[in-house]
Amino acid sequence: MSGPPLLEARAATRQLAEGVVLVRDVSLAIQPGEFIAVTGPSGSGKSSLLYLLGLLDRPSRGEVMLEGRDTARLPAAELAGLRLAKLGFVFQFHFLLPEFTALDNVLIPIRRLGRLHGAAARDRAMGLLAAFGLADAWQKLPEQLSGGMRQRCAIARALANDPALILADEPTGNLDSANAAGVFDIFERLTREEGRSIVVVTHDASLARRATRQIRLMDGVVVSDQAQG
Ligand SMILES: Nc1ncnc2c1ncn2[C@@H]1O[C@H](COP(=O)(O)OP(=O)(O)OP(=O)(O)O)[C@@H](O)[C@H]1O
Repeated sequence: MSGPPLLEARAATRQLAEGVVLVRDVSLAIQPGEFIAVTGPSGSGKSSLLYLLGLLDRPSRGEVMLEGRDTARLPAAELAGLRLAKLGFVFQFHFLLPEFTALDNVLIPIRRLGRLHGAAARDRAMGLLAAFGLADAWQKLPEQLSGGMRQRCAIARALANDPALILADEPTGNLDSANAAGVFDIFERLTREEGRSIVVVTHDASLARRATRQIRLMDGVVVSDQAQG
């Protein structure tokens, strides 16, 4: 018998106090290895949905389940621990810590989780940097990296704790087309070869077509959710 989905939203609605609905009645399940693009016009609720799925925000109604557990029932500290261990985030702006080297930026979440220490933690971080073409840049500060390198460093950081699911909000929004395609090459590899799941918000229709499933939002509602070849 197969287990529960990795992540599941059940009739999740996110409403602001003033009655503004950001996301309405969204139900979807994410399985391991899925590469999901979330598309839709500006203001349609893509980021809001990603925050719900990333457990950065809570639904006003409905549930978000991680590996079959209702996340609303988890104490805040446990939720933060699960996010750190199971989820990785990539945003449009890299949000690397400017005063830390590329290596330290990847090491910080590893140390925070506390499963790996000393040389093992460092080896993991260096391995991730090397996998994304940053082996020689480990001592550099974010400002000394190119835009593409910074985003690859942010992806390395997102993978620091070996997450099952990566959530990316317009990760190519600041990149030229070659670097943008490079980020999607990485996402393809992470899903196909490593079995991770990725949910990526993108405005770019040609990049969205590279995902294995596309979810389209309009006014906070899922208007289509389709597998694509
Ligand atoms: N805290 C808030 N207060 C008021 N309105 C908000 C708030 N957060 C989001 N919104 C509104 O909710 C709607 C959905 O926003 P969201 O950022 O999720 O959309 P999006 O599809 O990601 O947009 P974009 O493509 O422009 O980034 C928008 O109309 C936005 O202006």
